[in-house]
Amino acid sequence: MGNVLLFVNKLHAFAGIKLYLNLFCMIIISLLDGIGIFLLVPMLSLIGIFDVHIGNVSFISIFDAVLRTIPTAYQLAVILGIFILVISAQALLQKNQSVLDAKIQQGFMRSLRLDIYQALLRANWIFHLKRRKSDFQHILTSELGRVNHGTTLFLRLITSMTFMVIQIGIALWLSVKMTLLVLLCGILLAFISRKFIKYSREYGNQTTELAKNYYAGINDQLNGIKDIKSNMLEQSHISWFRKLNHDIELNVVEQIKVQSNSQLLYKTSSAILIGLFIYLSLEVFHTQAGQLMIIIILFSRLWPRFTGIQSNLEQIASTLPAFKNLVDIQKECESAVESIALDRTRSANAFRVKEGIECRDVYFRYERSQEFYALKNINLFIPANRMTAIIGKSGAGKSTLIDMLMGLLRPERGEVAVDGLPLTDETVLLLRGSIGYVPQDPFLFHTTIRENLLMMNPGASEEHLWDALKLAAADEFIERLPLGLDSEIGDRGVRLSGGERQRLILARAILRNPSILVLDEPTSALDAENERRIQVALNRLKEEMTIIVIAHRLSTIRNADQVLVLEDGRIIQEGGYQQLSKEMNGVFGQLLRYQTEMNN
Ligand SMILES: Nc1ncnc2c1ncn2[C@@H]1O[C@H](COP(=O)(O)OP(=O)(O)OP(=O)(O)O)[C@@H](O)[C@H]1O
Repeated sequence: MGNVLLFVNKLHAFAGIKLYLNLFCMIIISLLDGIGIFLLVPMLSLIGIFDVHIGNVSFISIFDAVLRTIPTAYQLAVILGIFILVISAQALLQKNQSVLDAKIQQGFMRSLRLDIYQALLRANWIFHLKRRKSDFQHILTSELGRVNHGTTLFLRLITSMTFMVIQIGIALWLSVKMTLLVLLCGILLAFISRKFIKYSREYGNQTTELAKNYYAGINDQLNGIKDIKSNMLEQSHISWFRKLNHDIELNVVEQIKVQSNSQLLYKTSSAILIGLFIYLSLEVFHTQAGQLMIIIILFSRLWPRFTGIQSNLEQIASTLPAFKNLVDIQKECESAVESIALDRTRSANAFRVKEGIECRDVYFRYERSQEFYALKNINLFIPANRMTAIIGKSGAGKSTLIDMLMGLLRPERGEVAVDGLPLTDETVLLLRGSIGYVPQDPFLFHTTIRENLLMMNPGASEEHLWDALKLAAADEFIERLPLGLDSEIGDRGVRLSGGERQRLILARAILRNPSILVLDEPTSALDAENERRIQVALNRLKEEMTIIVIAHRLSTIRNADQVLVLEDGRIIQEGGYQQLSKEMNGVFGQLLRYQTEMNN
């Protein structure tokens, strides 16, 4: 029930007055509908086409009096004219109401989609580390689709209910006893049908879980397709896929069974009820034939509304879990929101680091509930316009430290400062606006090389692009491509080699002219010749940028001004490259010896 109220509140907050306008249109449409159809019979009877006794139904008596002032020859034309007028007005209003309905619904979906997407982008890095990406894809596509369907059903439900209330009003006017009898039966049936709504909600929950697993599985498997093929894992993955699809099929069939069972109940009971109703009207209440005819027409239109409302409620119940999922993820994002003003542009925030970045007694844990610290007692200073290298064994904490220096992670204890300013919501923004980041697993968009570059700096000239490519040692391979900068690079840059992708990403970062250039393993996929070119490039860049680089290959950082050696989350050695290489017993010296032996 809480979720229904939340949904109604959100819809109301979005649509406001439009929702009432929509409701008002519906009331007028249903009144016109009632008048158009239900007056046809008594009107025709008035002019003697049907010999039905209307009795003392007051509004028809008034109509009768007005009609008698018109010459008999024109009565039929006037009656049919009014009928056509009423139905046309209703159709016109219906047309506008449908458009208004669509505007409310689509606008509501747009606002939900935007809210969730913004919340996702505003959530901090820790939140993203803990969640499956496929869950977000699932929510932004399939779950939003279900909520969209739920909104259509909800608006349809309001229409049906409005129609029903008005038609009940007209029916009460015609016969209180008969109407109350039918209403009582309707309420009884709705009470019996509660279990159908409960089952629908349960199957809706199952749909959410199944769809979540479907998205996660598909995502993982398509990302790992090379592993699957090279390790011949196709059969086990196909079995998983088959089983999940079987469950999805069962879930849908079960939902349809619930809905068709409830429809069966409603249809059979309506036949029984109408039979009983006619019998009671004629034999017990001795209702006049004219009134009985009006009531039969009225209820033949009213009863399907009951059935429709029941079916709507069941379908809404099955889509509610999707809405709950959406609300839950939004709440989670909001509780992990970064309070920095993301709506500001990067250029508005860019600044140049003058002195450097400092960490004072920094401690960090990914899970506060566990004792393990990924960073412990980190004290360091990264001087501006110098190259600082971070090295250490796998799992030593290098990436965590880089994320801390970029302001993506915040220390649990201690503090990070830029040019002496401790990182706050405002200074994090300054810091991020001045960073160019080259990740270990570079991401490129499925478009041309030129567009991939221009995404980072839309105003860059051709000369500017080639300068950046030369600096990153990416110019030669691009020159060799038949379409040069206009070559398409495929999904995530699949048409380029790992090394080519890495150099292109480096060029892209350089193109932004960042104050701080952060590189996570920039040469891991390069041969000796290209590694040397990157070394030269970094050497040149460090005069105007602060370079922070993680490298497993120590040859890459030969020109580093400062090397930080990490082990188990602590800095265990620091100093210049040459100085550390002379400390033969230190971890750096050992690593250096090991790598030199490997290369010989
Ligand atoms: N998202 C996470 N949640 C929990 N623990 C994590 C997470 N990311 C890293 N860790 C843990 O923190 C420690 C440091 O990891 P980190 O990725 O910083 O190491 P690294 O030196 O960069 O390793 P590599 O060279 O293999 O990339 C490791 O023990 C790792 O298991």
